[in-house]
Amino acid sequence: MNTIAPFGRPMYMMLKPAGSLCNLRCKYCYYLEKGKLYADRRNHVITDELLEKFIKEYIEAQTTPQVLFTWHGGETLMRPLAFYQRAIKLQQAYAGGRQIANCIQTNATLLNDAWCRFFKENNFLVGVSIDGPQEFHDEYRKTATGKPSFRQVMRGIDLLNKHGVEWNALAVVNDFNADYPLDCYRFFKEIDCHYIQFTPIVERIIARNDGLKLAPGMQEGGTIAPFSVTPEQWGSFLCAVFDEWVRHDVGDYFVQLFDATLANWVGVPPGVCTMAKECGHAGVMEYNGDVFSCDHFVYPEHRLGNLNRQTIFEMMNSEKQQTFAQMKRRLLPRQCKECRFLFACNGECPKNRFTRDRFGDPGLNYLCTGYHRFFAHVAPYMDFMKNELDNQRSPANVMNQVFTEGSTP
Ligand SMILES: C[S@@+](CC[C@H](N)C(=O)[O-])C[C@H]1O[C@@H](n2cnc3c(N)ncnc32)[C@H](O)[C@@H]1O
Ligand code: SF4
Ligand code: SF4
Ligand code: SF4
Repeated sequence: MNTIAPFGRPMYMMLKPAGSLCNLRCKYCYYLEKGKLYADRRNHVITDELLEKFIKEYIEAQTTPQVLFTWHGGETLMRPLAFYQRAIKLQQAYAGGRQIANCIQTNATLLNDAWCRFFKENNFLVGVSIDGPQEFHDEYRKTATGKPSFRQVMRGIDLLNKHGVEWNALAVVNDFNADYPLDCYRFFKEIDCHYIQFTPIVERIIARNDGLKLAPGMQEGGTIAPFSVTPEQWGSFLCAVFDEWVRHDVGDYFVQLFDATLANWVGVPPGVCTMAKECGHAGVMEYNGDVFSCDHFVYPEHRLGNLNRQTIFEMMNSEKQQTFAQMKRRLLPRQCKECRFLFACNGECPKNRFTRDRFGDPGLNYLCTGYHRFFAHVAPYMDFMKNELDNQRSPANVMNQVFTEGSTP
């Protein structure tokens, strides 16, 4: 099964068909403020002409028979169903024998029967943002008028289930829910969600002259935003969820970071950019054709060009994008280079790398101590699962084992 943000090679381009427009105002959202980049324009939605150009070129730019479209936002359902129906027709018209797949990320509050029917008929994978049980979700995921959104999200999930639409959950881990790892994880099991992606919230407030308030990664400075998870919280959260998962849920529930960690342990691509050695093969296109290096680097200084003037191939293979892609590995600080878990962590996402390491080198991940604790904690289990896989046995056998930290099976 795909996840919403696999971004293993080859080349991907997320599309923002309604820019940063959204019916919610989640307090921690990194994307809402991107509308300020286009403050002088009125309509922040992609035109029919540009959509057609994108679909045609995106398909042609692929080097594999499969083509994955990722619809993202802002809120993707701020565009009408007719927009996506047209997109499907265009995909079919330009497919040229390739297999087309679609995934869409949504806050799920605007779902109805018609949307779900459409997703089912066209085989969409739907990523639903939900931050755990009601009290955690509603802490930050509110409407423009400050109303909670949990009930609407659950209504949306019920509709997806009713129509048999494939969906998975994206949950951010912030300063609040981070202290309740088991409540969060068990909630997803209770609602029968078998694919879960936990993403840490790490944002900094900084002064910029383009209207944006959140700082880009790899650049020092700014103040940690209060909704961010601390490195200690992140480490504890991951260890607690892992302990439950490794005893009861291996092979049944899939937590993206655990799968990626095992992949790196075994030596196969982790399937998620944050844990890969290099990244930069997943760009993002804004509603007006502007293309950026990554969804978390939508800043003027990381703009690669515009689809009206350059091709997708040119932008994604440009020197600027190659430099971005290599940055993750090239700018690793000494502490990472000497770390025994470098093979598993790879410094994680450059977005979160803005602190100094113990040698004074820049580019250390803010969450380093949390990740280090997590990798040390899971190492014996990962060793065991690797051994099972090496011997053509199921890694799920790990559920019968008991290890203490640092022990080797
Ligand atoms: C920006 S939203 C866009 C799609 C849609 N509106 C939604 O909420 O699913 C994509 C994902 O990013 C997550 N997200 C928002 N702000 C974040 C941040 N500061 N750091 C990490 N993830 C964040 C959201 O919770 C959501 O799962
Ligand atoms: S629903 Fe998505 S785009 Fe909208 S504010 Fe929340 S995280 Fe941001
Ligand atoms: S910067 Fe982070 S999110 Fe963007 S592609 Fe690289 S690892 Fe992935
Ligand atoms: S755990 Fe810390 S030191 Fe080790 S690779 Fe990750 S960020 Fe670098």
